[in-house]
Amino acid sequence: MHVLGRDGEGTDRPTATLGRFLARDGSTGAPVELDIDTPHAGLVVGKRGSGKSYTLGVLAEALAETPGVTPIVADPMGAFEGLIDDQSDGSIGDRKGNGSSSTAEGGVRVVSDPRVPADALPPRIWPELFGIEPTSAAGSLLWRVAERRSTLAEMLAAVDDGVDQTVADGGDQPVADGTAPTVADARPETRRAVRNYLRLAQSWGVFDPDGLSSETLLSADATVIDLSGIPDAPMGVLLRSIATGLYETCLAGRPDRLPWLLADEAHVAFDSVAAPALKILSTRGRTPGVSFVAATQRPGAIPPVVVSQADMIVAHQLTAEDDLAALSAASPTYLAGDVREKLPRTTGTALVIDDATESAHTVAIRNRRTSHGGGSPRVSGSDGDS
Ligand SMILES: Nc1ncnc2c1ncn2[C@@H]1O[C@H](COP(=O)(O)OP(=O)(O)OP(=O)(O)O)[C@@H](O)[C@H]1O
Repeated sequence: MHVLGRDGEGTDRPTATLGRFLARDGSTGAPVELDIDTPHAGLVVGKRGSGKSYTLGVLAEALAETPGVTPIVADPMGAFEGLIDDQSDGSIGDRKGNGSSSTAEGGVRVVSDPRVPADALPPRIWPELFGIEPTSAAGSLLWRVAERRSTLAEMLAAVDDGVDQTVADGGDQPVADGTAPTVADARPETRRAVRNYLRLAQSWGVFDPDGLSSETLLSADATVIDLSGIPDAPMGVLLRSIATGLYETCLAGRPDRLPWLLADEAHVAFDSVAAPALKILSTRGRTPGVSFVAATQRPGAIPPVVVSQADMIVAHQLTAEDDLAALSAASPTYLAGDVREKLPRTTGTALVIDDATESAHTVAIRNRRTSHGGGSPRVSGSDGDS
């Protein structure tokens, strides 16, 4: 058995079947297995329609079926709901809310309305969330309010009431010259600005004191977090909170299931407040047991350290020069020649670059067992095409 991602044999350790080796003449060979016994940092790249989400789904299916691990799929395109179709007995999905109320052990869960507690976001991140300087009057006030209040409702009330003596106790944020020491002392326009920012945050509908916890996520066989329709800023909030929560939970003690965070369209997340948390998972997540797999059509738009730290790269077809350059720059020396010439040209095939065995193979990705929700809509074949 060929297992990528581990350097020794051992048939009794869990693997995920990725597909079959693909020869130059197009014939398929032996099955290709990926190690899922130990934590990994992976990267799935490819241009639009090359099969990234499908490949991520293949991995998620295998993880969902394996005791001791649990995939948590961040799904910005709503392409992974099909995972719930045929997994387990298919009856355990929690499609209703933030998942926090579900205490069901096991099962595949789709969280269609993800929310997280406001205090999962560190106070210093609040100004960044709205693109304002933490040392500006509004940024400083926002930081202070977030530092002293744990829910969005409490933060809004503090600004609305304008009375918040506790903020005068100080915090660790930089304070601009002339910044008011309390909410009550803040200029009306500063309070108005902060109130508007907080109301915008409220309108996103992603904050809830009883929002998703890592315990809830770790109790399922698999979780799909449906992020479709959620703007980039709140999507970043959700991913940051989830990534940090999983990392900290694993640091505090090994959970029964080790989490695999699978993030589709990851270049969007890396352009949000989630970026530092995802970088930590890429670089340090394996030690406490958190695996992270980022899928992106734009490897050139994600931090180079995330590409270079990946111990497993599944590369589908790529054509944009900066994306090819990013992949080439991170390509290991054992990949003789230029990665560009080795990339497959058909959907559903990939070059798998594996650090553990220091090898690269062309692989025909296996068919999904559950339905795949990706792919572009077509006019032909629709009801209107008659
Ligand atoms: N291994 C495969 N076997 C069969 N069909 C596949 C395979 N990989 C991809 N496809 C099909 O190709 C189409 C595109 O795949 P997918 O949605 O995974 O692309 P993508 O790279 O994620 O695209 P995007 O960047 O637009 O999200 C889909 O219709 C999918 O069903």
